[in-house]
Amino acid sequence: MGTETDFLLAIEDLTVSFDGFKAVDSLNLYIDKNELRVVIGPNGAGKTTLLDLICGKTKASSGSIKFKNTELTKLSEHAIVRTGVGRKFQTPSIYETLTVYENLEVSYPEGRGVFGSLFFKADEKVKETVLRIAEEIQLLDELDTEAAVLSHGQKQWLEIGMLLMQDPELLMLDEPVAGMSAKERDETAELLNRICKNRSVIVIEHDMEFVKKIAHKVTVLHQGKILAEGAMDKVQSDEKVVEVYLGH
Ligand SMILES: Nc1ncnc2c1ncn2[C@@H]1O[C@H](COP(=O)(O)OP(=O)(O)OP(=O)(O)O)[C@@H](O)[C@H]1O
Repeated sequence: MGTETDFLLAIEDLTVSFDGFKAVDSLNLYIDKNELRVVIGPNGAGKTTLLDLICGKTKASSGSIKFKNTELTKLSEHAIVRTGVGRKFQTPSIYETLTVYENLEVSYPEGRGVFGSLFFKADEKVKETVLRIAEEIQLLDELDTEAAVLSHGQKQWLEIGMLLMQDPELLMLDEPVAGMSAKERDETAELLNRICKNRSVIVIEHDMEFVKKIAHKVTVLHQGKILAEGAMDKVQSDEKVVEVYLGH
């Protein structure tokens, strides 16, 4: 039994040990609805492990992760996806030989059966969704393009689009602008600012110029614990943060 929370995501006392080493250590983290949170911190701080814990890829040693008041630590990865959590990994997992349209289409969640015999309606709904998402990720002009020939940035956007097809209420992105050009970074910032209008987003990122453009709040992790948290300018001028991370 726990108390009900208004936070979309409420993480309390979360710990994971690998052979006695605590990669995440008694962590408390609260994410609002429609919040875009950026998690920063030095290498090995536990950032990726935190996302692994939320999406169920890694099991917690102790503590609680409540998403819409549902306890996630007891659920399988698939069950967690079905509650509305989407995760993008650093390496894209798009289908290179399929077109942009097809990549989005195959990402439409299962359960088209709910339309019963109205297959035509179901197909229309899928098409409508594909077009809406393609526009959001700025690939409307590339619908028939084979994914293999897209630019690096476009591939990353396509993968974000594939996640958006499932309409997750929480989207988690691990270093989304790594390897992108300056222009692609700007466009990705705009994309994320649009996306978080109707969902929450957690981004792990090292590029501080990019972080400034997107973060509502920043959480600084260090040795599995929160070193600082708050608005970007406050965190940036925090002496502890400068010492362990930004000063390097
Ligand atoms: N499955 C695992 N088994 C053992 N140790 C692990 C495992 N996963 C992560 N770790 C360790 O936990 C620590 C935190 O790793 P994590 O990848 O979460 O850091 P990070 O903040 O994402 O770093 P980076 O910025 O380099 O990606 C590291 O010391 C790592 O070696």
